[in-house]
Amino acid sequence: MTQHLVDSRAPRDLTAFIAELPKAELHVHHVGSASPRIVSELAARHPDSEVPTDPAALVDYFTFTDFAHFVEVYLSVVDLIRTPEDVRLLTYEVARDLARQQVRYAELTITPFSSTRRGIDERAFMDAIEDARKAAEAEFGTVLRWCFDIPGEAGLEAAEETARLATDERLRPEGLVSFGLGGPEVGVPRPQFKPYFDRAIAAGLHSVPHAGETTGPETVWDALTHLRAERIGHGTSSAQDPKLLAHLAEHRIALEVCPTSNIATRAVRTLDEHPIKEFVEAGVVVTINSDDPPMFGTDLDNEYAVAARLLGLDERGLAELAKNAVEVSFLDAAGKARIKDEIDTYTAGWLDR
Ligand SMILES: Nc1ncnc2c1ncn2[C@@H]1O[C@H](CCC(=O)c2cccc(C(=O)O)c2)[C@@H](O)[C@H]1O
Ligand SMILES: [Zn+2]
Repeated sequence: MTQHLVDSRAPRDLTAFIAELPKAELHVHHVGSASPRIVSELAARHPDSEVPTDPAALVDYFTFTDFAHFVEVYLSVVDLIRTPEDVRLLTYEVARDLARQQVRYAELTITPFSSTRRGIDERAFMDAIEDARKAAEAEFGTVLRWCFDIPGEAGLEAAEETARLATDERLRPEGLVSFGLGGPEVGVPRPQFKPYFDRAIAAGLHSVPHAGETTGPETVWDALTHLRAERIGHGTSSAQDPKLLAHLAEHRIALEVCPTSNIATRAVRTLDEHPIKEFVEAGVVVTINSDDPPMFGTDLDNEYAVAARLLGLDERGLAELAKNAVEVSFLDAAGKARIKDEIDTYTAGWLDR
């Protein structure tokens, strides 16, 4: 896994620029953000778990043969989160890791079904994430928002539960802005989730399903048509369909691109074959994200370095990418303006040195 990080490193001066660049992260999973430090702490609380605690062993454990293997390992980490205090710790510590990378705003994808079906009380779950969100904003200055996603493979029972948790006025957390769909795509057609997305959208949530990560462009069309997607998680296979690319560009439907993830799950063979450049050339709004960073041996800074290399970007180009993410985020207009100004001021100062 660390190989991705070493091979993709941008020139040294760009790496330093990226490290301090204010950023927004739009596609990062809650459990998938558990760093070796957080995993060790959780595993110490629950010593019967099969997840290794030694960071070196974790690198091997987080080496995937394919997407199905990734989900299997992912669920073993989900099994480490058993109490509301585990949920709070994970959320708060993930925010600390984001803040270290100058992430000012993040939409964290949370799968509440995975926790409630494992017996965590739903009210206590919501309180735990909200408590961590408020503490993180006050202490680290990072604003968190939530995307609740349906784990597609878990079936319509999971869809129903996720829609209920996202739309019940008594439960719905203040930080919730969007509704998603994750997990495997093969054998999990998107149209069946339409009624659940309809309910979420009617309740004021934005639609951001994963699509075209592990199946073809028809899945992206399904996400647009049936789930009324406003952004697409990955959308990698869109590159195979010029009409789809034109549609995404025309309607400013952004792709949440996570390059290293696509290699780690074997969705794309090598970074050099990643279609990110085709997206940009077709005029599609591209955002750079990290997905499940410790599991993929990456972080958001490294994903920006990868993008700089694949797209041939300089500091200004990287600043534009960072502003894309802010622009298509679900933050309010004043919040967007503040972060974009900060990006501009930082970039101008850097180039004037
Ligand atoms: N790159 C990714 N692409 C897609 N998804 C990704 C990605 N990274 C992380 N995920 C997450 O994986 C979960 C998968 C969980 C799942 O399928 C499942 C199936 C059956 C039972 C249960 C359970 O909890 O009992 C869960 C999704 O909810 C999603 O949030
Ligand atoms: Zn994802």
